[in-house]
Amino acid sequence: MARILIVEARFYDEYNDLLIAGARRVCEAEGHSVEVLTVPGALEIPGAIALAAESESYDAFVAIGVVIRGETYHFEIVAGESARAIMALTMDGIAIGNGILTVENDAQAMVRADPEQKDKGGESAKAALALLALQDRFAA
Ligand SMILES: Nc1c(NC[C@H](O)[C@H](O)[C@H](O)CO)[nH]c(=O)[nH]c1=O
Ligand SMILES: CC(=O)[C@@H](O)COP(=O)(O)O
Repeated sequence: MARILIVEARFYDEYNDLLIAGARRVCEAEGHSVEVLTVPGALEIPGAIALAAESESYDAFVAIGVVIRGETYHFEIVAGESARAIMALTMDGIAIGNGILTVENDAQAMVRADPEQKDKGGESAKAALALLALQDRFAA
């Protein structure tokens, strides 16, 4: 059994609930434990994962959030920098699946958050578990 930490940026409750449900479904179907940690926004997710990873209390992480484009350049910063920082953590050997939606509008968010549609929460959990399996394979 692996210990999975979902780190969510709770900007949009409805979408996050769906994304987390999808991620939980995947992890619990394989018998893994799941905890959820909430941070203010997507830009805080990488730092929270880094801190949690240092505690050595978790085996893999799923980043969950929704970034919807507004009027300013801030979308590019939040979307791009959260993804870049998460990628940097994975390159340091931390198993992370990135389930942060970066979309243009609510309709796009719903389709991707819904576990019965594109299920990006479940897909990001699968990615985290895949990296964890690689850790086990290469550590052996
Ligand atoms: N606009 C969205 C944000 N913005 C907040 C930032 O992520 C960050 O919390 C703030 O800049 C303070 O450091 N976050 C989201 O997750 N989604 C958004 O749509
Ligand atoms: C993704 C964002 O930062 C967005 O929610 C903020 O909207 P705005 O660019 O109109 O301030």
